[in-house]
Amino acid sequence: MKAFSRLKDFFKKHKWSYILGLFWLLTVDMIQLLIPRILGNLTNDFQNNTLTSNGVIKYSLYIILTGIAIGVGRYFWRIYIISNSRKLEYHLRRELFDHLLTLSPNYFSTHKTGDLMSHATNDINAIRMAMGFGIIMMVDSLFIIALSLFMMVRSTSLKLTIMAVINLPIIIIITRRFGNTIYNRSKTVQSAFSNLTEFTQENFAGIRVIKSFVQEDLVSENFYEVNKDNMKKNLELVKVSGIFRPLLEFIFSISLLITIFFSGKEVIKGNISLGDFVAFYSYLGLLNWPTRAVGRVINVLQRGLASMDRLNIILEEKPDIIEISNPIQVPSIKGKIQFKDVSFKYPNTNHNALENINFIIEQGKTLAILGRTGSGKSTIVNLLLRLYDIEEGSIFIDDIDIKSLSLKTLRENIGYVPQDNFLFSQSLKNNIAFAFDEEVPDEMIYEASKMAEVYDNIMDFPMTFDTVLGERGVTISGGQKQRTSIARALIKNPPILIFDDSLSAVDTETEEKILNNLKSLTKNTTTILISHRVSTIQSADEILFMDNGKIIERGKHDELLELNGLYKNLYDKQLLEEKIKK
Ligand SMILES: Nc1ncnc2c1ncn2[C@@H]1O[C@H](COP(=O)(O)OP(=O)(O)OP(=O)(O)O)[C@@H](O)[C@H]1O
Repeated sequence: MKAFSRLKDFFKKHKWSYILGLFWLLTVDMIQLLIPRILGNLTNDFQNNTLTSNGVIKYSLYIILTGIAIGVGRYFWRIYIISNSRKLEYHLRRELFDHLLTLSPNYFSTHKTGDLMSHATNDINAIRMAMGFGIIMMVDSLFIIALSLFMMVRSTSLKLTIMAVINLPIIIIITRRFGNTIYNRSKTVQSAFSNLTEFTQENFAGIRVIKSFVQEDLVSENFYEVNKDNMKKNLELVKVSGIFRPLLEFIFSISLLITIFFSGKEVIKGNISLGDFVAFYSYLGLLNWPTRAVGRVINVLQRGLASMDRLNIILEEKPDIIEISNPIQVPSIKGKIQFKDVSFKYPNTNHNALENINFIIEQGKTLAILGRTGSGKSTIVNLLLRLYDIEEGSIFIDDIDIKSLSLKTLRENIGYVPQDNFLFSQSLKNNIAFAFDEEVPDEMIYEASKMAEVYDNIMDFPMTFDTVLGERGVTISGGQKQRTSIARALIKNPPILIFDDSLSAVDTETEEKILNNLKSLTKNTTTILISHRVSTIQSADEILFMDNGKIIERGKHDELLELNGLYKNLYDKQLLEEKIKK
């Protein structure tokens, strides 16, 4: 139960709702326990011929009143306890989401999104069930069992009571066993169904590839397998759940049989009244649900506990990137960048992604980085943004070590156009203004998209800047996506701009226009341009040519051509390609 200590503050805050909920729950239980007694007394009055018409009205009123009281009470305990469990679910999801936002990208590269989603849904649901229905079932069943047994003994005798309930523990054991099997099989049904939906979704999303490779038959065959597996898992579940209820009913009916047989004999002998027999029989009926609930409650609490343990592991995960306690406050960043003797290895790898990197970019200058794929270009940017921390060397902005700046100051002052150009399933307007918490004037959005040469494309869409992207929204081309994410970086007007291979999906003419726009915008902006194309970067103030994590050539375009090395080689190749294309 230590696992739940994280929820201490939540329980403290909501203790009154829990107390009131439990109060109503126990009130309903006590009222329920009155019904068998009312029926018993009614039977006795019948048997003794003492029932008058007023008596009939009196008993009818009792039944109606208890019915109303039970209804009202149930409403209140649901409102208090079930609402609390929903609030708990909300609280935990929020805590988990906010916590995940603090973790570094490395955490997400080593943990599957599907697993995190399952913690956010299945585990939190299991905790909600344990802290809602789990608590209710536990209190309710124990209370009803204790009071019903007490009333049964009072109505007849201890001996008859023991005989009537002797087989009920079997129900608890069976509910536990079957409950677990049913739960496990339901999980496999869920996972088979999610395989089925995933398979269907992926194949219809990739329908063009399937058709162009003429693979319809293979896909149909694979679908047959996945569909069959789903049916098999459902049948396995039906086999157990089909036996479960009838078996419980059968065991319970043995108790009823014992009661009728032995208590009936006592009635015939005149040792107990007919009314007491009816009350006894009705109390036994009341035990039907709580005995099943005891088995279920143990399962629900166990699952809740296991889920809380799993959630605690994530919530206790510490972010890799930690801010120092008193970061240096800077009024504004100018944009000088320096890498000094930087070497870096990604976590869980054993080779250096960067080795002894040194460069300085003065404010307003442009540094270009070129090199083969996997040579370490994006790693330089990852380190500048502090998505990973270095252990060897230092990185400075305006001569301040970036580890001494707050993460907010550092990242807010960098306009970053990532390689994957990820856009959210929202309107283009919201995507471009993503960096701002408050509403941004439309003019700013238009200006940034003009700079990124995407304005005309967006104006051609029927909903222009209100066009929603994503699965059910419009899909835009790779080049339009790239330019939208350039607009998203430019609108911030940051002192440092980074383009990580961000012009690869646009033609050379548009590329030239964007670069010219940037020149006019970015007089004081320090720019890092990563590219595979020499045409993109040839006017940079310094070009780094990288290979295998090292800078192997550096200088201006002309200087590098004179070196007659790898840069010149690449330049000649690309020039030839251009000529052939033309
Ligand atoms: N998150 C990561 N974990 C482990 N290794 C990584 C990670 N990201 C990159 N690497 C490795 O680090 C090296 C440098 O990668 P990087 O992404 O910086 O190359 P790049 O020059 O930007 O390549 P590209 O031109 O294809 O974008 C590569 O060997 C790559 O496999």
